Amino acid sequence: MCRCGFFQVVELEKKLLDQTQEVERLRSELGATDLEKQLELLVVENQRLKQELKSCKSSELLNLDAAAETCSCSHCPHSQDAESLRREVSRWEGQARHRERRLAELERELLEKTSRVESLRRQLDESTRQLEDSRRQLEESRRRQGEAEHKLTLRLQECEDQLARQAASPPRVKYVTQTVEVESADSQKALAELQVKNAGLQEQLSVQRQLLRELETQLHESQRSCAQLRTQILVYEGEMERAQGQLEAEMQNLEEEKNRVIEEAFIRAESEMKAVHENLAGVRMNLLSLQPALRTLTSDYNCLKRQVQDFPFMLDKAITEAKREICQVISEVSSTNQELLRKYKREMNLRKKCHNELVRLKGNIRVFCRVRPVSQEEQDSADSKTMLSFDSEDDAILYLSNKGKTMTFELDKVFSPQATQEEVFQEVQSLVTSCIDGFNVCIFAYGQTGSGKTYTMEGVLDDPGINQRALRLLFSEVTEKAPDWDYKITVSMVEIYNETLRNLLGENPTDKLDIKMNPDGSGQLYVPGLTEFVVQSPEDINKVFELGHMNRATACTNLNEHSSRSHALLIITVSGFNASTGNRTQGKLNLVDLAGSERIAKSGAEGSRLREAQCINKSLSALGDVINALRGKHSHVPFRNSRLTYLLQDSLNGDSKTLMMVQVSPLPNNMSESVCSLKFAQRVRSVELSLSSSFSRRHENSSTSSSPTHDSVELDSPPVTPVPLPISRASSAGSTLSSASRTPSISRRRSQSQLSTDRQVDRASPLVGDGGQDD
Ligand SMILES: Nc1ncnc2c1ncn2[C@@H]1O[C@H](COP(=O)(O)OP(=O)(O)OP(=O)(O)O)[C@@H](O)[C@H]1O
Repeated sequence: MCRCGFFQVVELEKKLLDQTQEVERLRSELGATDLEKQLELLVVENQRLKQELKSCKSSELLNLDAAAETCSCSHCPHSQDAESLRREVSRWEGQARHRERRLAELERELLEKTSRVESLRRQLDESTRQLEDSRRQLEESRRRQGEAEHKLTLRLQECEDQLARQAASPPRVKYVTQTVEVESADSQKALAELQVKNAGLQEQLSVQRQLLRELETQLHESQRSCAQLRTQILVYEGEMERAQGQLEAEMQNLEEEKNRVIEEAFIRAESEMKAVHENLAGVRMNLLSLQPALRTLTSDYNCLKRQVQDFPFMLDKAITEAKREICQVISEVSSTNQELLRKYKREMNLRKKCHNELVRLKGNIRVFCRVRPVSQEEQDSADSKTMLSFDSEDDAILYLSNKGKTMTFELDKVFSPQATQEEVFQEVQSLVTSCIDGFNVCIFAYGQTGSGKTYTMEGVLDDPGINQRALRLLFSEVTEKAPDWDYKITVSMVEIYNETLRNLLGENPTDKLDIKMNPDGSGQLYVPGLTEFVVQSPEDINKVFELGHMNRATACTNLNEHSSRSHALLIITVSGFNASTGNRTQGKLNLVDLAGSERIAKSGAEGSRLREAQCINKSLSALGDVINALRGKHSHVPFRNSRLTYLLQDSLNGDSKTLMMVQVSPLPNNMSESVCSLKFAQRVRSVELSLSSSFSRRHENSSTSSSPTHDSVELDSPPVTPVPLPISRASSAGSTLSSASRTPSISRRRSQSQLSTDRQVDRASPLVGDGGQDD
């Protein structure tokens, strides 16, 4: 049994030795496999290539850089090649850095695996040490067992010898006993001694036997511990085998992994090296091909260097030359500019003159007539038969049948009831735009109450009249001129009621306003306290109109009635400044919705209504007188006879343009008022405003004013001239148009001045105060 355990221990030792040798072999293999050698070779080769690349780069690129620096001119033919080479080299550098990183990774992996192998080796050492300890313990126990066995064997031998000796002695004792019996007391004493000795031996024998039993127990114990140790050894062996199996498997895996990684790295490195070699070959080729380019560059550089040396002198010369040329060109351009500016100014003046002439040819005072349509309610009533008819060939003729007679009225334009607001405005817009050029313009809506004055001037919400359309047109025109001209458009709204001026855009519309001469000596009139709104967009226009309406409504109890008995004025001032020419213009557009022109006798008014009617008639009569005086080129024009004419003084005077829109009702009931209105219109039409004063007088650089040189006069005490009412003094019938004068309007307007003279001679339609017959 003990021998068997010993053999096992020996066998284990042998296995351990084999394992150690195997581990050593693996370790040595791990240090120098073929793949590792290849890898090392690759690393060395890579290092060498890197060195070579670096040296190439440092030498050739330094040359190139130097060449590029010296020939850094943008037009150098080889700078692009050098640049592309530099880019390629930097790309290779990047690749080399990438490969270095990859190698470092592989080295790291290798280190990790080596450390794992190291730890396995340490585990193996530990197992070996444990096995050694077990072996030593086993040897110790075996030695002790041997000693104990030896001792026991010796003791057993001794005991057996003694027993043998004892066995051999009994006959002698028997003999002694017999001797004692037979022989002497000495013998008996010796016998007793021998018996004692025998008893001692017996005792010793039992002690030896006891010892033997103990030794046998110890032997059993030793055998048992030996069996335990053997079991333990078996367990250790199993563990060893398992550990060895694991170690082998691990080693195998590691080996495979290492080989695979190294192989992969090798393949990659090989392909990369191949690519690097190819690139390097390409670089070498490029470098070779660049050599002549470099030589050319060097010669170019030398050439350029010489040029650069000469450059300051040449530059100075060129700069002087260029300066001289630029000065020449500048002076040429500036003279051309001056010439162009002069031409531009001349053209502008010409254009204005042409426009003015056009307007003048159309007539400085134009009279249009608009016949309003019969409303639905009026159509239902019995008295709806219209007495007015139109000439299909001439849009300036209106026929009126009254009491069996047909009267013919010739005006500048007659709008039938079907005429739209847009059509009406089309005819008016040339006057509106002339205000941008610095002319003063007046557009009056004249006619009896309910004839459509407000409709024509203000219009309705979805179909606005002249007021809103004019402002919108002015906006679009000044916007078109915006790059050259800077325009400002201001708006005021005034009401004249019972010869009292009210500010419709002011905070307190019931306050009375005054008209005064401007203290700046310009001779212009102005209204202190009159609110002027600067309008910058079409949206502002709506706000202004809303405010005006609101204020007009708050100042009276019945707006409809009130509006019939008051004049409403929308005053638009357009001021322009041309920064390039320094020219300034200022034109005024007065859009007047006059009070109803019906006669007092017919209205049968009394008290306040009578005063209202008198005031209206007074102002309308004053308007007629002013136009009459202007036509007759009278030295005195009675502007101050009414607030209306006084306020509009500078817009009626001189080269101002006036449009009278006579509104007529088509109903037979209103026929007599219609006749009066049309007669008044015809008389006004025969007036031509003086052209003696030029429009340029209103330009800022003019020294005189277009307004008459009246001193500041308060209208509270106007010069009372007995002015007959225009209507009451109107002729009883309109002139009957001769066949010659009933030509279409276009041909007639072409010979406007001739016709004007004809009219004055042929027609009995003089203006108010000009000898006309009373109604
Ligand atoms: N051309 C037209 N087309 C359609 N309706 C019109 C036209 N002219 C006038 N009207 C209508 O006739 C009526 C009277 O017109 P409006 O109020 O303009 O007259 P008016 O002369 O201004 O009167 P007042 O002197 O009382 O202010 C209104 O209802 C208006 O809408």
